[in-house]
Amino acid sequence: MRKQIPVVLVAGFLGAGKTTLLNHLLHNSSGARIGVVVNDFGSIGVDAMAVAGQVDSMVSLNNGCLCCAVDASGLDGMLARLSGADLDVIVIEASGLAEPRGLIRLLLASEHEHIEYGGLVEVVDGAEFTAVRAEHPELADHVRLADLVVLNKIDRIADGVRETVEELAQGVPVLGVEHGRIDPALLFELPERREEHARQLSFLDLSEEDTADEDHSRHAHARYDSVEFESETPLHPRRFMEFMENRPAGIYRIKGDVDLGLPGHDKKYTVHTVGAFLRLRRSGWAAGERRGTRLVLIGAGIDGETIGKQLRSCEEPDPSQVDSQAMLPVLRFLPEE
Ligand SMILES: Nc1nc2c(ncn2[C@@H]2O[C@H](COP(=O)(O)OP(=O)(O)OP(=O)(O)O)[C@@H](O)[C@H]2O)c(=O)[nH]1
Repeated sequence: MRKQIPVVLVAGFLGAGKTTLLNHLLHNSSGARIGVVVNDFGSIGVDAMAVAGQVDSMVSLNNGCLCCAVDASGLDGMLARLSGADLDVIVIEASGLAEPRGLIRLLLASEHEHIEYGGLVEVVDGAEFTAVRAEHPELADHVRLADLVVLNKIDRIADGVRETVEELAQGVPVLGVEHGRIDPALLFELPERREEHARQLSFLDLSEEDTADEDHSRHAHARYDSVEFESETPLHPRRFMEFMENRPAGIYRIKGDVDLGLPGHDKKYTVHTVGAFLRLRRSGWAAGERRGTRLVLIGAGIDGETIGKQLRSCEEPDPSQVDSQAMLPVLRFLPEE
């Protein structure tokens, strides 16, 4: 089965740093192929993309505003073009005033079988926050709607802004960064190997600035911690979903496979979260694949011991005793099959 390509929305008001963030993703993609939908090619260096052989994976908008440029079928057309390429992710940069709610609705309504909604990243201008909020009170709604808030320009952030944004975010993770430097792995799966494309010039190859500093990619990202959890004991579906729906603060991303072990539901459940966004997929265990749960949780200031204990308490050694009703919270997050 062909994989589905996650579509990540990057929204934010004028000048917040969306293009800067997108550029950072493109320069630090570790071989991931990123399709982009942008309003203005100029700012991300389309010439470099053409040289890198990625220009086929780009779609421009003629009237410059994503919110009014597309209805569901228009968006599908764009995504259809992009999904024809072998991409790991599609990033849509929503223009300054685009209403993210409408875009999310469009994406969720999209009937394109090869794409799936991958979450909303709201870029907030830490330097101009107070002025932007005064002019656009809807900023608060956008922050709440986001799956991950990137609080950009922390080099110029004013006192109290971080606290205010965290308060507005109401539990949505807020990641403070400079120049949009977030780790791409927070937003999408990085390919483990990509031999056939490895020799194609990447953005990194094309950028003298980056290649001049070999440590660049290691230092480029905001700091984060990663916690791994493994268990051979199945997890109780309801307890596990309670954990997932009340994830400890600071976790930006969870990925991995879960074994629930219930009779009739003994498939592999693949989990993917970006901030508050949660997606589950169900597939069969491959022949010879070791059953069990393997999760990686990524975040800032997270407490591995507590997370480990919380997940451990989801273990259920005798899943045959679990009422099948306990699967309901899981089924809610599965796509129709
Ligand atoms: N000091 C500082 N400046 C930044 C940072 N991130 C971006 N900028 C600058 O802020 C300006 C706006 O950044 P863009 O990435 O173009 O912002 P945008 O959200 O794409 O802007 P629009 O497309 O106009 O909505 C540029 O001049 C960036 O160089 C940062 O972390 N710190």
